[in-house]
Amino acid sequence: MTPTEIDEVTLRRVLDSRGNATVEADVRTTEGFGRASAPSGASTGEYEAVEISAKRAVERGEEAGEALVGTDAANQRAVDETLRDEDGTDDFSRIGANAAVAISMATADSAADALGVRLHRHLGGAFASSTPTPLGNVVGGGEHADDATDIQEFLVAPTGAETFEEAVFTNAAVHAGVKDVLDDRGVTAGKGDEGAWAPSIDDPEALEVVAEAVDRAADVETRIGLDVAASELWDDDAGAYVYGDTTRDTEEQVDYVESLVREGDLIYVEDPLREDDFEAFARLTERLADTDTLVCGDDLFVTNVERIEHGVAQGAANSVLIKPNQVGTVTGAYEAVKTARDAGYETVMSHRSGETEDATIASLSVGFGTGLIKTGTVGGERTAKLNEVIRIQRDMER
Ligand SMILES: O=C(O)[C@@H](CO)OP(=O)(O)O
Ligand SMILES: [Mg+2]
Repeated sequence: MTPTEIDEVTLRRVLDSRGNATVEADVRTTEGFGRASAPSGASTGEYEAVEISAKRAVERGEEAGEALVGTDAANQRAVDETLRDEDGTDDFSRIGANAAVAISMATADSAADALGVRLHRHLGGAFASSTPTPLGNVVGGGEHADDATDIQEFLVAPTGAETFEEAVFTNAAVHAGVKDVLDDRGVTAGKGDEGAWAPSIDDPEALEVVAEAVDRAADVETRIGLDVAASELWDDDAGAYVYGDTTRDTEEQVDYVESLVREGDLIYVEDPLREDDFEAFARLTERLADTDTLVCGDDLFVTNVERIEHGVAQGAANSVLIKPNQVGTVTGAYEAVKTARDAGYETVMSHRSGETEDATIASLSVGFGTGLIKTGTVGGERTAKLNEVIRIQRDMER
């Protein structure tokens, strides 16, 4: 009997940050215990693994969990293969990507516990030694808030910060700074799903506000990024991206994003084009080749090795967003990171707009060595991840 042999897998419904039901999994091994829960997207990519109702995911996930009893939780690849076999589809639509990712992450957690090592160390080994740069969402709209910006996320990245801790406090200061700038302009704002301010202003003004907040509140060099979430703006009938009264065809969209990047000296632009347009992604990436801007694919790649390989072959984007629940397993997320990295693409570990207090992505980010982590700025379900990376960083310094 090994300390990491799985005894029991239990699932339950718990609340997520939007008040929706999501799935939490507990995995008990001979000498360990692990727990994880599934996040949930609002602007989901068409090619993501499929989330099913939490109730059904609990039932079917528990059945699938029975097949894991007696197997070794430390053998993540074998565990995730068993989950795939039990599911029997290629998109987890039977047991649910939500059940799969919760079980997969809880298994890793239980193995680390049984082995007496931290999760990032269990996953990344002796070379898991760097912390990511946090991308903090400070203004947002799109699918994450009504009557706010068309672009989904206005992000900040403290590229001049020396430590992760300094970086997250910088992001928090900019988030507070945005509120001050909005107050000065007489603009009221609630918060969107990810804790970013959701004012009813247009995208150019939002960029101005964030730039001003950075000037006022950041003590270290801090650059701005965007998640355009362009698939949500695309209108098939119009054959164009629709921003309020303005429409842009694909060529105009490429020009527009290029101008935003150059004028704002942006460090990051995610999903600037719709999820099927690898070709336009490649054109924009080429146009920005003289900059240090990360052109990132989220809905484009959906953490899927085949789609990443397809993009690499065409030169589409130069970085990949990694969302474990888009692929359904820890192994799948690892393979996506590896495929991206082998091609020279940067990687960004990411939360979803619907989250729980689960902090697993913090350990996945450090364990897999992603260059960045996108996980919000404020709010308990966001700070859970940020604070966990701070703890890991402090542990590494000891
Ligand atoms: O588009 C995104 O990158 C995510 C997270 O910010 O949003 P959602 O989880 O709604 O897909
Ligand atoms: Mg996105």
